[in-house]
Amino acid sequence: MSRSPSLPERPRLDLDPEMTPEERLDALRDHFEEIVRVNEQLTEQLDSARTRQSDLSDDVDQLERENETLKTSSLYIATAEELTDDGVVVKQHGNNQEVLTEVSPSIRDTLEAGDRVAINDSFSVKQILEAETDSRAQAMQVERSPDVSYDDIGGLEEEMVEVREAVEEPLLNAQQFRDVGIEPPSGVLLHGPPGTGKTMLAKAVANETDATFIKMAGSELVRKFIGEGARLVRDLFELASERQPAIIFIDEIDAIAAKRTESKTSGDAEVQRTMMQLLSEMDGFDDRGEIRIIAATNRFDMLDRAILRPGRFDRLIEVPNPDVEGRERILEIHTEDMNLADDVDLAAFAAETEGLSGAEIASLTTEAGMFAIRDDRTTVEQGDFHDALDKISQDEESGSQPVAFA
Ligand SMILES: Nc1ncnc2c1ncn2[C@@H]1O[C@H](COP(=O)(O)OP(=O)(O)OP(=O)(O)O)[C@@H](O)[C@H]1O
Repeated sequence: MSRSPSLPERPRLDLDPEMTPEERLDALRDHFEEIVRVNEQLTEQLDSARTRQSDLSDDVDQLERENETLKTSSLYIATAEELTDDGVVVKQHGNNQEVLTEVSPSIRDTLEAGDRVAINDSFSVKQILEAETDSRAQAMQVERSPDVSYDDIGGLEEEMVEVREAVEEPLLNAQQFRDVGIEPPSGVLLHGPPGTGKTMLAKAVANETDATFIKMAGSELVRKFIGEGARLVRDLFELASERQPAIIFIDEIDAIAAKRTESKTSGDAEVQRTMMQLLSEMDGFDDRGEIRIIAATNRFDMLDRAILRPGRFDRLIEVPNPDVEGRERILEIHTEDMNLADDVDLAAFAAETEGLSGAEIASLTTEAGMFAIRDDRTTVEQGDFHDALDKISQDEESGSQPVAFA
């Protein structure tokens, strides 16, 4: 580090009592000039110290940001293979790369060979992970026969018929398919804008077939569990097999099944491995019994066509934003438990909500209720719905989030 220049000496005034008045005056003049010079020098130093201080505080800000990013950035999963005097040998999951790395004494004290650990970009061990089941539990949401029924879904009549035919029938009437001698579709892909009821459809089928609903989000798989994606996909199918009848719901499948890009970053390789595992699980799927797969995406255009081949996601069902009847039905469903004033005309209001998704309509009804509460009323009036619509449009314009879904 460069040392800052030392401060100039404070000028001293030495007046000899023997001096003549002229000599004293000269000495005082010299002293004054010296003080002015030192003052200029100090001002200059102060200016450059201020510039330096501002540069340094920029550096601090930058470092703080980097530190924040490092703290929040993804960690990679690895196994501690061997503890040596020189460090720890870790083997990264996914690519099986082995490296000798350092570990802080506090972690080293509790670390044992065989432990699963999280490592950062420079392979340094950041934490020891809990038992194997941890990431499995975190990555998957398991519900025994979820409590969503077809009646809770508004406006997707045709889509519902298709989903039921492709998923429900093979689960409930497997024998019929065998008798006719055809393979039921392996997987169904629901695609359409966000918040249109894709998850609801999958849950309702699981409910109707009394199946376990196992949900996994594609984005989480590759973002949160780097190095674990392929293993988690394997686990997912294994779990479904243990809990059959089961419906595997893979949300945001585009995160693991996007078109291949030219870039060869480790992240891409991880995504590739996860997708290959998914494809191989689906290909070996025939004799797995009562398991069906439903995937969903808002980005159909991004999907790698490999997953749409026969025997994989070969039933594509578009789930669009609701039309006016659909919107009316969704309004009815979400206001069922609300205390509506006599002036409320849901059909007329549905006509005013063109372009809104089911999720947006659901949040609109909650927002209308909030307006009634703010006004100290227990009944919700038509005006509240209009106010809610205005608010939601304004929120959208300003980019803020709508209220929580009902
Ligand atoms: N068709 C619908 N009928 C009734 N409610 C709906 C409908 N679509 C959406 N909703 C409401 O919006 C919420 C979110 O819907 P859901 O999670 O099924 O959408 P999604 O299509 O899976 O969304 P994303 O693509 O963002 O995951 C539901 O819990 C429900 O309250």
